[in-house]
Amino acid sequence: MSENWSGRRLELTLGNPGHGGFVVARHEGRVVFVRHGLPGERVSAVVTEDRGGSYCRADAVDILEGSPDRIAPMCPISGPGGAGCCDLSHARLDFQRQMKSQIISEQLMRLARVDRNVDVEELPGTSDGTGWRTRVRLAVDEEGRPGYHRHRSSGIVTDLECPQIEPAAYHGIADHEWTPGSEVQIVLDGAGERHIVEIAPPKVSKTGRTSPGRRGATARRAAGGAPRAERVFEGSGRPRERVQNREWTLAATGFWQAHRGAAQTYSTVVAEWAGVSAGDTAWDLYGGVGVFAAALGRAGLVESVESSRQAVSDGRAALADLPQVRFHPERVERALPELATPPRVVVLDPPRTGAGRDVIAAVAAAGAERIVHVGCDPASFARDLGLYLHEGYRLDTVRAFDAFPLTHHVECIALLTH
Ligand SMILES: C[S@@+](CC[C@H](N)C(=O)[O-])C[C@H]1O[C@@H](n2cnc3c(N)ncnc32)[C@H](O)[C@@H]1O
Repeated sequence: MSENWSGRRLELTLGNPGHGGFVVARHEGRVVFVRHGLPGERVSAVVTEDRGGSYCRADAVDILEGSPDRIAPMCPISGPGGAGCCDLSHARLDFQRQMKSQIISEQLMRLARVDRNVDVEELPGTSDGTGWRTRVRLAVDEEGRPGYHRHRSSGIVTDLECPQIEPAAYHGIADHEWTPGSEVQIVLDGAGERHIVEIAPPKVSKTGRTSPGRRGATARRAAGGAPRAERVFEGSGRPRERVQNREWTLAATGFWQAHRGAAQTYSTVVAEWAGVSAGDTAWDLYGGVGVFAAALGRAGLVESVESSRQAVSDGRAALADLPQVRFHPERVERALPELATPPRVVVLDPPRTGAGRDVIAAVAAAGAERIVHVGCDPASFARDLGLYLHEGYRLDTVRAFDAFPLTHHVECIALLTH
């Protein structure tokens, strides 16, 4: 068995960016995934994780020869050992986008056998990469202090300085003693109001298992976990958001696109690519509160499927003037066989894990002419695209949006046609 490198210091020359917020290096025949570095740099790195496999993980702690694309980190809490989310905040914003573009192309080639260059486009309201986020969920430590998870750790950084969200989001938050183990959801809504909701710690069952703790009521129910109590601390707990001329009022812990320019931009792309007319049936799968269902509103029938009952109820209220939109509070996997009218257009916006083989096979079997697929993880997005191609679809267009500046995350949207 090879020697365990945990804690070892390595001098490395960094290669290409990898999917997940690191840069790839090689040392003594092994692959090292290095955070906090940039392609072309020479760094001294400390191995943070070595599980004996073909690769290990390391943090660049000294930059020996820096990249011209390096800047002082925009997120002061994101360095080695710090909070996990702003993993690209030490790169110029345009270079962050170049790296994401390269990663999308690589994933498309590797998982879908598609050769495409996809530029990552800026969303409105992000010119310096800060203050774009409208909602954040903080973890709470044993002493009741809120903060961000450290990278690949349950440890919490309690300095509330992440610049993804405006500083106003944090006012007074650190002064309050929160319930240990709970989470604090903060939303700065489209109407300018702040909402703060404490989500109780996950319940521990008799078998010692906890209910899932990260994604709100929808995911809890979808995963079969026990619902967690929510307590509103500020605001109504019912943010108001607008897209086009329509307003939604939804749960603060429910799903809404994190970037303030995202919902409007994606809705415009979906409407344009779907190109529905009055005689059409369209499906809006993983529909949330119906932002895309509204964009498909010119169709004669829109079937919107969403597993969160709260989101469906909020969607029905917001789209009450569109009787052609039918909401199904159901998991997509279960609802598809019940949707009687074959669609001409299907829009899918699944969670990070993607739609997967069975859903894509069922959508293809329903015979849609056009599919608009939205994905926030380039790997599952590329895998799903490969599945559509296997089902006989052709990839028409792909666009990517910098919906999560300072992080490696990126949103992709594809139009597939048959
Ligand atoms: C990325 S969000 C998209 C929501 C919506 N399209 C939007 O833009 O606001 C994914 C949604 O899928 C829902 N969801 C997750 N798994 C699901 C499943 N298996 N079936 C139906 N909905 C699901 C989540 O509750 C969430 O609202």
